[in-house]
Amino acid sequence: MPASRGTAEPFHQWLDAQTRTLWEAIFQLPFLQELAAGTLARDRFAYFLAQDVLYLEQFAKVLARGATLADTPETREMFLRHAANVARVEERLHAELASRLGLDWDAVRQKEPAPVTVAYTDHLLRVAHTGGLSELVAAVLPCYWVYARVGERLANRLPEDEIYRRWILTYADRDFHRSVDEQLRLIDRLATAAGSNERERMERWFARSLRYEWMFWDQAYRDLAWPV
Ligand SMILES: Cc1ncc(CO)c(N)n1
Repeated sequence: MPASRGTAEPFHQWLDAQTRTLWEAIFQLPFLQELAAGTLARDRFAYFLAQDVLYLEQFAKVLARGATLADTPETREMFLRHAANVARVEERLHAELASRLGLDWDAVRQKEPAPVTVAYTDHLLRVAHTGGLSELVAAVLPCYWVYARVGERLANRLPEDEIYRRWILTYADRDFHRSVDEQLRLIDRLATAAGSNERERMERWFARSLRYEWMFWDQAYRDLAWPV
């Protein structure tokens, strides 16, 4: 995939166009199809929820690193706010859903991270600690964008199931979508100033995170465990 693009097109639109097949694969995931229909087995959702708690701990640290690398006061404030929202919105959602599922919260938090959880969070942490701000933003963008698009789609026809409904509505929420728009504007601004090598790395980390988003739901659906 060449990292060239039309002059007028915002970078995020170009990224989107380069990764259509990955997006389509995500929307077709059995995990999401069954979640939307309300038929997803509880143990598959519980697996996802427990792994997502571990994921969010690392994700918040990556956003805090974004604040450290920020090039303007507005960008620093945005990352600090987003990192705080992970605790305020998502970790609270997970605690509530875990309790509704009858899961022991302390046991959930002490679970060992599964293979894809490790791979995905290690990827994010590596980019956050070896790359510049533009690379960090490219790596975290799928975390925002995938959940926003999934939330939007699934909110069109909500399942009866209260737990799945609550999860979907969190990601269909206006506040969450405003955060996504902030990241989209930021990546467009940073890409404008980036050279072609930097833009190539941005595209690579973006596509890699998208693949990991697919794999994260897939590992829950397949109940993936460490083989040895
Ligand atoms: C794996 C994953 N990606 C993105 C989000 C949204 O922040 C989430 N909760 N979990």
